[in-house]
Parts: sequence; C-alpha cells; structure tokens
Amino acid sequence: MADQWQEAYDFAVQVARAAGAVIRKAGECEIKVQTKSCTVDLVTQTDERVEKIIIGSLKEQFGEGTHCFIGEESVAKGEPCILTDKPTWIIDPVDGTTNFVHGFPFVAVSIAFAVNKELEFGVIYSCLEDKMYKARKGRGAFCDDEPIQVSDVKDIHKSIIISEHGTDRDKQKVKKIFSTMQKILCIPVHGLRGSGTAATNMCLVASGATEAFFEIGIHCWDIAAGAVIVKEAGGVLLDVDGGPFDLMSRRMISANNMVIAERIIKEIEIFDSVRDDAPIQKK
Ligand SMILES: O=P(O)(O)O[C@H]1[C@H](O)[C@H](O)[C@H](O)[C@@H](O)[C@@H]1O
Ligand SMILES: [Mg+2]
Repeated sequence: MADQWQEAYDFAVQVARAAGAVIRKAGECEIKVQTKSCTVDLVTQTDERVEKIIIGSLKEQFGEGTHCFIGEESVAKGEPCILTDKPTWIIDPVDGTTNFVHGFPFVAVSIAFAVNKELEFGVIYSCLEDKMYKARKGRGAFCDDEPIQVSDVKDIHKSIIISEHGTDRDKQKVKKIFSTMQKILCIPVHGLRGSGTAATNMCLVASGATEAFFEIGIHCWDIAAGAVIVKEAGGVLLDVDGGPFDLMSRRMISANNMVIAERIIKEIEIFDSVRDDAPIQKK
C-alpha cells in the first residue's frame, strides 16, 4: 500500500528545522514575556509566531480544512483541544519557553501527527543543540538520522531519573512533587535531572541518556511527539498510576523498560490535573 504519511513526516522535519532557526534568531533579541495560567507559565511572541508559521506551512502543504490542529498557543487562546479520528497535528512550538526566556540551552520544537487517534509520527528539534529527533510508528527512532535506543539498565540503583516541577506553584502539589523526588532520590538512584522541556526529556530517555521521565501537569503537545520517539526507541509509556498511557490525561511516565517504570510508579504521589480534552469551563 502506498506509504501515505512519508511525505507528511519528511515535511514535518523541514518545518521543525525552519521553526528552530526562527527561535534561535529570536533568542538573539530582547524577548517580551507574557504569562498564561499563572505568573511562572510564560509565553512570548516567539511561541505565538512560531506556532503560526508551523500551522501556516502545514495548511499550505496539505490544504485548509483537511487536517486538524492542536497547538499549545491556539488552545491557550480558546481553540478546542479535542483529538478526533481526523488527521491531526499536535504542536508545541517552543517547548521549554522558560528556558528560552532565560537562555537556558534546552528549547525544542515538538510536532506530532495522529490519525484515528493513533500517533503516526513525532518530530522533536532541539534547536539550541541542533539535534533532530524523529520516529514513525513501527519504523524506529533516530537522532540526526542515526538510530537511537533506550538504555538497557534494569537496576534502579544504576539509573538517572528525570522529573520536572512544572509551572504550578500550588503548595500542596509542590509538596507532593518534591516528596516524590525525595523518595526516588533516596532509593537511591544515581541522580535526578530535568532539562525544563518535556520533549527534550523524552528524547533523553529514547537515546539512553536517562532511564525514565515522568511528570504530572504536562500537556498533550509537550509529549505527543516524544511518545512516538520513546516507543520506537524500545521504551514504554504508562499513566503514572501504572495504567495505559493516555495522551490527554496531563500525566505520564516514559521509561526504558517496565522494571524501571513500575519501580518509579511506586514512589509517585499523584495529584489532580484537569484533562486537556475536558470541556472548557464557561467563565
Ligand atoms: O515550555 P512549555 O511548552 O510551557 O512546557 C513545559 C512546561 O511549561 C513545564 O515547564 C514542564 O515542566 C515542562 O516539562 C514542559 O515542557
Ligand atoms: Mg510550549
């Protein structure tokens, strides 16, 4: 059967690379910062501009109205965040916005593509490192066209685990986040890390640099592309309660294998997060 998504996959790589160049250029100038859900949930004109460039390029290539789009900044402006069976692009134009504002060198363009609610491919361009991660369902994962695969570590005591504290500063949630981190650190593991971008964190799992990344509070656009890349690199994806991975649930764990995943899950103190696809509350 004709491979109907190869052209879209190749085009997504081109668009991600071009978007990364725009981000790098914008980082050389003064960055005007605004906030979204709270004072530390940052957004810049670059996030919005890059999302418009990405969606505009995809619409031009594939036609208006044939594909659907879930973009971080479009959703922030009230667009629906509902995954249907239609071909859908799930986009984080600047993952690691806080890093971008501070010049902390991990900023990623994350572009995923789903059909019939199945993730077909994911592309993550770590634009300050100039590293292009990509994967198509059933065809392996790559960094700069070199195959990548998860680490073979099964002993939790020999692992590095990535966790992020996110942008929520609710004291009860922060307490659970740090209590979880403390319990994991004192297993003990070799170390805890966090790049500040979920997409990059998942690439670090996929490339074997760390054994797991989990987070409660992320969004579908932060993790959709990384989910394909981790899975195609031989890793596993689960809900933080050990259930099946749920893209819209705002929580997940990605790991190199089930042994590590299940050991980490034991320590995670879960707190509620409103689903990405929850009905929009009328103000
Ligand atoms: O930079 P964002 O696109 O907003 O996404 C990040 C989020 O804001 C928060 O910092 C999370 O901890 C990150 O994992 C996520 O990528
Ligand atoms: Mg973002």
